[in-house]
Amino acid sequence: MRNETGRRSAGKPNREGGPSRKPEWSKGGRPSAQRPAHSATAEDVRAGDGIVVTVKRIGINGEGVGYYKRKAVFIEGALPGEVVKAKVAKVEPGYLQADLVEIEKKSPDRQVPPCAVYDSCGGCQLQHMTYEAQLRAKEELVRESFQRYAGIDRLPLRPILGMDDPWAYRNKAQLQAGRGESGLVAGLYSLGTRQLVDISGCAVHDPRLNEAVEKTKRILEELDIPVYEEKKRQGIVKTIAVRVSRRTGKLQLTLVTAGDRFPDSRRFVQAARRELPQVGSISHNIHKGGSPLVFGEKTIHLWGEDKLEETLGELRFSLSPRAFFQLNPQQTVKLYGAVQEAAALSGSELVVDAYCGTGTIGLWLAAGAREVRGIELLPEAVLDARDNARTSGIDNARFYEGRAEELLPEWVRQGVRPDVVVVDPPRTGCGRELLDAVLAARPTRLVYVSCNPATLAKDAKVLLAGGYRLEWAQPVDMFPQTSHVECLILMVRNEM
Ligand SMILES: C[S@@+](CC[C@H](N)C(=O)[O-])C[C@H]1O[C@@H](n2cnc3c(N)ncnc32)[C@H](O)[C@@H]1O
Repeated sequence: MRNETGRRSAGKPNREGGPSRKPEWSKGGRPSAQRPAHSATAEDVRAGDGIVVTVKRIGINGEGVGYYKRKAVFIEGALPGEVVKAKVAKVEPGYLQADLVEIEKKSPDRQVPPCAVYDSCGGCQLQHMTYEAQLRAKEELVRESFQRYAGIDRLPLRPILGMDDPWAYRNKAQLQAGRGESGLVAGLYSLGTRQLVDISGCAVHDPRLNEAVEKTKRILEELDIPVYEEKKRQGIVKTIAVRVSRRTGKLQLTLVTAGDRFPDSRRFVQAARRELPQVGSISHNIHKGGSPLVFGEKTIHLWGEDKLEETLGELRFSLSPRAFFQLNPQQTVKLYGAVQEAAALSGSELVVDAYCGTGTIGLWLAAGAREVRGIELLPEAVLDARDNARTSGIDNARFYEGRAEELLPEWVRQGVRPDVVVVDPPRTGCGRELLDAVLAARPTRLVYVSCNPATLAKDAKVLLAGGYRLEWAQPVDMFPQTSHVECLILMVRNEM
């Protein structure tokens, strides 16, 4: 979600005031006037130094990346092609982190960020860049990751699939609740701080979510239901989560609380039903402790349907509050279309869909396959996947609860030999055990869907060494305005 560099407003001096001493602006090839020329290496740079940097590319967190005396410099808010003055904020052995002070040469790709809280929110990282430039930068990110982590200089990269209208695409809002000066706040923490930024009217949310969050805030205020305050360890509501179905327009509202106690839940449900006519289900999830995950393990259904009905293409899906579902349905259809092309099914194949969530990819492929087997860790998502197969009338797909890195090796030991394996793991990538199991299973095709090009490239390197070749890579822009890139690759087993 947030990068760790701490974003500064594009082109503005940093908001924490100027450096304690006036910076000497030093270009990469020129030593600072304060130090003798012979010591002018990147190792001599100190926090507070002023440097002039030509920005080369966008980094994985959306920062501009340039070089100062051959050391990488990460400058939030700077764009490729720009020459900027920056103040060194952090000196690390392998890189520098600097705050943008002034743009000497501006990129034609720079635009005024449309969102009022872009500067402080941190949910988006690329609103200061035109959409065309964002797409180019994302392609470059994929190319660069494969170069760096897989040693591939000429990646067979297809043009990224972008959106015609790259706004209002998110079908889910997940906002932290807290107290601000003017009352209840629901938003994200400002970068590198515990300062909660209210993001009412978020430009990448479906507007129905913004309305639902505002009304939920009002209800909580009116009923005097306190937000949870971490420092004092008191209060109730931690997070407001709302998902909207594009098919039915219904809302799935979940309040995440810090403990089991939610004494006003009945009054909350009454008010939510009155204020939010589109609400179809209301749940209460309990998240104790400090895990960074949004949801805790226990969900109590308070009112309405226990699942949200959604459609992707011809398929129908039922989603439990905690279950993963792609955030951008319009782009998901393009992504799954590319998966289908990569799988190239003829009707006789056994397909394994590892990390299958609610079974979406497996079910998308089922009509073209002999059999589909999905593996998913989250129990509710497995139940959803089974329901989804039933409601879509699919009888050749089975879904199994477990860790992909344990279940697939077990199946392989039992002699199961999938023809096609699809993996869609979390950002951390596939575990080594899973990759080894794929290599042992020897599927003809491996389709790898990933939201992290770095782990994708690292895992691809293992598969390349194990007898697979990379046929093509297809990036899909699932998260416009952010630095996130979704990408799938097709790997085909070499004939032996
Ligand atoms: C990026 S989502 C992909 C879901 C699905 N393919 C889709 O397109 O909606 C990753 C899924 O992997 C599940 N997961 C995480 N770790 C896992 C593991 N070790 N084994 C199996 N599933 C896992 C998560 O619960 C989540 O549903």
